[in-house]
Amino acid sequence: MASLAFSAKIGRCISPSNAMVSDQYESKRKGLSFGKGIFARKNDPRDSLVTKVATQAPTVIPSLEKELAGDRNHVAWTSVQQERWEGELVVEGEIPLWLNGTYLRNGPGLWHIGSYNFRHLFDGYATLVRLHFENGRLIAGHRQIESEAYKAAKNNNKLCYREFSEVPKLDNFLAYIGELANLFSGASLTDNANTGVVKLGDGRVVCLTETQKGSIIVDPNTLDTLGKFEYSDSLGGLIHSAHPIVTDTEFLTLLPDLLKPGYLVVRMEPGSNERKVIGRVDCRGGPAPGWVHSFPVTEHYVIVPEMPLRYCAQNLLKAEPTPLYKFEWHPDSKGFMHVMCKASGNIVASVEVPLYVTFHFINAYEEKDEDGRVTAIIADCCEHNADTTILERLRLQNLRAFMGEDVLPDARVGRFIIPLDGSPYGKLEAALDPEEHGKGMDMCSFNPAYLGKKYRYAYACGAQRPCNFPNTLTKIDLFEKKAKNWYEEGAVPSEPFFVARPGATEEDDGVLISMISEKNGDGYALLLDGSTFEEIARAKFPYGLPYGLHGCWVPKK
Ligand SMILES: CC(=O)/C=C/C=C(C)/C=C/C1=C(C)CCCC1(C)C
Ligand SMILES: CC(/C=C/C=O)=C\C=C\C=O
Ligand SMILES: [Fe+2]
Repeated sequence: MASLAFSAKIGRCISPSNAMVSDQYESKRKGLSFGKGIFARKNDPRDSLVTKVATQAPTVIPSLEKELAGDRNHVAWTSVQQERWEGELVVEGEIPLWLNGTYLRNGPGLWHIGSYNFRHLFDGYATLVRLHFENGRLIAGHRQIESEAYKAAKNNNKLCYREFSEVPKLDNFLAYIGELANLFSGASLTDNANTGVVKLGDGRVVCLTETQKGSIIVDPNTLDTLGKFEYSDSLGGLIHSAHPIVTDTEFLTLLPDLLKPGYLVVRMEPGSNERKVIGRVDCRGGPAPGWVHSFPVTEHYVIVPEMPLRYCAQNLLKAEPTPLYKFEWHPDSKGFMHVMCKASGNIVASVEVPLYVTFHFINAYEEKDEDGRVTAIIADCCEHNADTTILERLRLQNLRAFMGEDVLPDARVGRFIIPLDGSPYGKLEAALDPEEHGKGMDMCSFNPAYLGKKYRYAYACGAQRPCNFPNTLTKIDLFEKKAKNWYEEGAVPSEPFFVARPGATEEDDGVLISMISEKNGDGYALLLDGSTFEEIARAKFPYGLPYGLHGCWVPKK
């Protein structure tokens, strides 16, 4: 990490390499909304304002539009301006009356401590946004998750835990030795649950990140942080997949083993905090397991990806971020896909596949012959053409510096075909021509009733170029190999989340929910029809929304 200089006057830490960006940001923030950045300084009389909840008309928070109009810092990459807000939104169009429940979206919405700006999109403190739909009305709100990492940063006005790319500054060599011990015990790792949010089969709602300690239970109605989700087993390890597969009957996840490279495949039942091991996959290549941000399942199998972008123990120890952060690209180690039987834990296939880079698997299913025998596994993902550049593109300075150049690396729907006949190789190909979705592809969803089953439609963010980040919503028809795209100039849409209409029989009968950060600094919630992919409603927030990652649906009881 860049060496930090502490300003004696206001007790903030600033990084010389970020100083210019910080200054720009501070001046942007002045006069906006409540006129301060969160953590700006202690004993500021305006501090009391940040925890006020507005339940009246949504105009209570001034919008950022004037200040940011024409500015190159898009509100999507600007920290949320207050800890919490709640209010009813005015709806344009019509919310279907069957849509009753709450959509929650989590993401890293606060990227600074005082005047110190974080580097990477994934570093930000978690902001949970809520859209509560009831009888055609929409109550919205957001709240910061009270992780230990966030509270410590607020109390000490400095970074206290290791985030995705940020590492706390240490005062001396002794502190460095202590820090090494803290790293091995996990004490210095963040619990900033900023990646996603899931509803367990027992109704508990848990925010997650890649560290196991960053599993935090929240109240879906008040967005209160209720406490840590403590895993009661003794499986240990410090990290897990950020995207468990969660259904009403189970919670499946992968625990990478950095010491003896491999993965534990584990399962947890609703009502329990105890994960039980289904089986173990040993890595076939490289010095460490591949990064498993997500993984897919079919009806009977868990698919364990072994990506050539691997965790790197040395990089974990470094104070300065390396080009690939806590990871390393090992093309020589090759890429693999392993298939484990969910019932027995046996590995039924382990194949070498072409090199690949993905954060997000979409879905997977079992391909059968005429006699109903499973011949292959099909697993789809948002694939970045085996190019790790996307991680660098997600640095905040790159996201904020968009000047109209077309710098978003190409991506596609990568389709793995994994034979189950003992062949040593699997295939990876584009499921459709990537031009259909502007060669941008990430942040995906599908109808959850089709989890693990042959499915036709995937929804994701695509690209209308030139752009530096996915800027469209796209509906992919995997049978016809066509896409329908939604685009609005300057908009940064978050992951389109599919909610099925109760009683639906068609796979695409439902709506997509997304939240849009606009070029003029505003933001709105958007509903698209799942079938036509046309807008059916939008509702403007009284303030611009920062970008967010993944969401979940909590149906009305
Ligand atoms: C927001 C997102 O998609 C990913 C967040 C990833 C995080 C916070 C990763 C954190 C990690 C550490 C703090 C140390 C151990 C490695 C690793 C899991 C990458
Ligand atoms: C936002 C993102 C990639 C966008 C690129 O096209 C990845 C997010 C990963 C974590 O959830
Ligand atoms: Fe993710």
